[in-house]
Amino acid sequence: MADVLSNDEVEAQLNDEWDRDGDEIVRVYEFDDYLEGVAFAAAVGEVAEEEFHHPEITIRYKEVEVRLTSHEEGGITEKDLRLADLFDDEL
Ligand SMILES: C[C@H](O)[C@H](O)[C@H]1CNC2=NC(N)=NC(=O)C2=N1
Repeated sequence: MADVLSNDEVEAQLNDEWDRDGDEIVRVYEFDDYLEGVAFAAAVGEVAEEEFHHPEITIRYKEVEVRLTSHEEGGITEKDLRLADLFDDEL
């Protein structure tokens, strides 16, 4: 079971594209059209299933919001930071 990271650890490791929101990290990805965002959300879902660590994904017109937290641990862990990097590789 991964440990919940301290505020300093999250701050130090979170890549610039992501923000912290309480016990979650969040990024809003923007796209040129709706279906591009839908396809991206599906790719994120595939990675999440492979890693068995699942984000909250909100698909909006020309944007997709992805939120990550480690529910079992009750906060942000290395798993969340790792998934964020993997999702960014899908771009
Ligand atoms: C039983 C528990 O739901 C599973 O072990 C996995 C599934 N996906 C998960 N995803 C996230 N974000 N946090 C979890 O704690 C988590 N747990």
